[in-house]
Amino acid sequence: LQKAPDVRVIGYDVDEVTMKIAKQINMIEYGVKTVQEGAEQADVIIFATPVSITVEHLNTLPSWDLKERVIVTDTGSTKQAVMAAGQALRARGITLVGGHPMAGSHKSGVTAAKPHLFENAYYILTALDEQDRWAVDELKRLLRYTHSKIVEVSAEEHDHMTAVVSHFPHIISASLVHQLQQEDADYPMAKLLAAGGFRDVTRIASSNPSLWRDITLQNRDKILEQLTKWQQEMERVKDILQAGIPQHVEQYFGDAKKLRDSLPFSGGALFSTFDLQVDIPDYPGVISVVTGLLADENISITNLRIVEAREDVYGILVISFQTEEDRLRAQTCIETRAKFETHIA
Ligand SMILES: NC(=O)c1ccc[n+]([C@@H]2O[C@H](COP(=O)([O-])OP(=O)(O)OC[C@H]3O[C@@H](n4cnc5c(N)ncnc54)[C@H](O)[C@@H]3O)[C@@H](O)[C@H]2O)c1
Ligand SMILES: O=C(O)C(=O)C[C@]1(C(=O)O)C=C[C@@H](O)C=C1
Repeated sequence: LQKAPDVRVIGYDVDEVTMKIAKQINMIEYGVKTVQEGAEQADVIIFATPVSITVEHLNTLPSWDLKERVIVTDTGSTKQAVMAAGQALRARGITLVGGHPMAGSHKSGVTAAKPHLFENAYYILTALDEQDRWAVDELKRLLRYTHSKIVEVSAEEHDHMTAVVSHFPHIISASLVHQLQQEDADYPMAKLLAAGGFRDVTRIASSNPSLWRDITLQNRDKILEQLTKWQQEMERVKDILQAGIPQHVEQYFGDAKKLRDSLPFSGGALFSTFDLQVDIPDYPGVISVVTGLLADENISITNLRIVEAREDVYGILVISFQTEEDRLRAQTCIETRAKFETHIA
């Protein structure tokens, strides 16, 4: 566990097996018998429960004997419902700052946790207003050890943006799987042909259904807005296809590729990689010079691409590594041995 030295983690989970494993892997120092028992001992309470359960717990908090300056936070994927509960808590003298680490996967449960899960990921905090600055500052101090990038936005902005980049994509992913299912009676072979493309675009359809039921219901309005925009986008692409003008079809893909290739993905250490940009001179075989040096020093790479062929003689080679350590070793290796300039974005 990545945590401040002065922190002790007490845990509660409704599932006994989860409690046992959490203790075994030292995720928690000790477990308690009820959420109330844990909350009453805590200086900071973190709810990492499904969002509907979090709201239920928040509504119960005022009836518990909490510490006077307790800070309450959560990790939930939606923020407006939680912050509405936070407004009610404020009236009862309890401070809530919403939290959401933008990292994770389709996997669930305590065994899916990783010490470096939040590294490089955005960790969003939503406070009611400036009155809770002290609590935001304290959470930032505690969360520093996750090595995430902490940002603050309003709950409304949060729910809009996560609808765009997280919640609505889950709907599309699930819908593609349903579409495959509808084809199954007439084309049972289709599912056998599903390869990398289908797998990549539907990985998140394997997420926990009840978790996503809660998220989509809490952020239903924002997701429905995105659904309407998606239908408009589908009409646009339908028109392009029906017109059948090759340049327009290519441009549709080209514009999307350009934007997608430029996105600064930051999904945390689970699926994210550590990129190193290398300014390489434009001569044949230059890439194999770089990969050869890295192989010579036993540094594994996970991906390699040219992001930009610039007007001048240089191009930018982006090499991805699994760990920060590999990236730093590679940087030293390339700069000292190949004398190419490198950058970390
Ligand atoms: N999975 C992700 O990628 C991801 C990423 C960021 C945020 N989140 C959010 O974090 C929260 C947790 O998600 P997760 O993926 O860790 O889910 P998870 O299923 O792995 O963990 C949730 C835990 O809550 C426990 N739980 C359920 N009801 C409970 C109750 N009444 N009292 C106590 N514990 C209870 C479950 O037993 C489970 O161990 C959710 O709000 C989710 O929206 C998930
Ligand atoms: O990568 C995945 O499987 C996820 O769904 C992770 C993901 C996301 O959409 O990016 C899902 C929900 C969270 O609130 C944050 C992260």
